[in-house]
Amino acid sequence: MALAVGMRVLTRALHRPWARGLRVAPGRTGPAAGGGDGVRCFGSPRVLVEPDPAAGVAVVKMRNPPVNSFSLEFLTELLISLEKLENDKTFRGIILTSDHPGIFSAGLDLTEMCGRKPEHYMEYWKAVQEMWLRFYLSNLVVIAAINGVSPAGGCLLSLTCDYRVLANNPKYTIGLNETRLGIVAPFWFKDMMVNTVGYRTAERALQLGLLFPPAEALRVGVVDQVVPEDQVQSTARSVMAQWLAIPVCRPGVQNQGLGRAVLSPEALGEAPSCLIQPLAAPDDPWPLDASRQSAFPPRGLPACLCLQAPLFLSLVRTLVGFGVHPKSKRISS
Ligand SMILES: CCCCCCCCC/C=C/C(=O)SCCNC(=O)CCNC(=O)[C@H](O)C(C)(C)COP(=O)(O)OP(=O)(O)OC[C@H]1O[C@@H](n2cnc3c(N)ncnc32)[C@H](O)[C@@H]1OP(=O)(O)O
Repeated sequence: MALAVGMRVLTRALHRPWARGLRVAPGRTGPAAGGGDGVRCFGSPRVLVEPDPAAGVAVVKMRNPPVNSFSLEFLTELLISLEKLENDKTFRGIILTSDHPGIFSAGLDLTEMCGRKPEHYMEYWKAVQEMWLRFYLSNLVVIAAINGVSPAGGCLLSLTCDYRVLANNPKYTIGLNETRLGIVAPFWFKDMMVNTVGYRTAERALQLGLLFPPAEALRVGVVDQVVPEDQVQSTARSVMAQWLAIPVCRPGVQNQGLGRAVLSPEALGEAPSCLIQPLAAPDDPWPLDASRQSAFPPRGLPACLCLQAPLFLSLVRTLVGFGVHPKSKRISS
């Protein structure tokens, strides 16, 4: 059903004038991800897939300018590409990267979260959760080749991957910076970070909304490797080869034992709809004080967000409910 909804959104999106300029002819022939010629690239306007069938690997490039933010259309196309690759027995792994070096992803598309109808928020939030679950639970090995800045949802996406290679450029920061926007990271964002870097580091990182530059990201373990910018792809491919040498390397949550620990049996059984049930309101009223308002939105974001901040924040409280509270110095479990 999700696919049907996705196709509807995709069709709608393709008829928009601004989407046309971006369209990739499906089945375009181009250089293979592995360097050979004549392999057919496929994908959609916002997601380019460069398959290397001989290696069993596909490079998935996000190309949703200007900042690879997670619009509904983009999420839909990304999930369709993932599903296609999962259903094709040729592929055992994907390398997730940006087609726009400098920006891996700016995370959730803030314009999707203001000035829309409640149904839209539900549809959008479901799509975000589905992105998280589908990448996290994919039976493909997923390596993130992080070739740009990766805040908030961009960081979350990379945390769903089995391994993260980050380009060594001081501008390419990564982290869950939601508190800096005056919002609270949903508990499953937080859990992903806790699983990756440990409790205390995650607690501090989320409270302060830290964006780690490469050396720091490596030190705390948000990423697994930092390499010169021109070696991100080749390193990701070497790492992939290591993974694919293991006969059963990502068989799914049931057999892992380790990792995939965020998902409770309940969440697995009912996700994603169970996750969008309104949660109890926090006992603290979390007032919109001046300091939080002035931090929102960050430089360069649409002005409408300033006006919509109260609505946005009340939505956050209703749909997300809790997580790291900037004041209470706790992480909910
Ligand atoms: C319903 C559920 C409720 C519940 C919702 C609960 C959500 C909780 C979890 C939230 C998760 C998130 O991911 S929230 C998203 C957090 N993301 C961020 O904080 C990233 C903010 N962006 C940046 O820091 C920067 O833009 C950055 C990515 C570094 C690129 O910097 P640059 O200088 O290269 O480019 P900029 O000039 O800033 O931006 C270029 C253009 O892209 C736009 N832009 C930038 N980030 C954008 C974004 N996330 N969404 C939309 N548009 C964005 C800018 O407005 C500009 O638009 P024009 O002016 O028109 O050109």
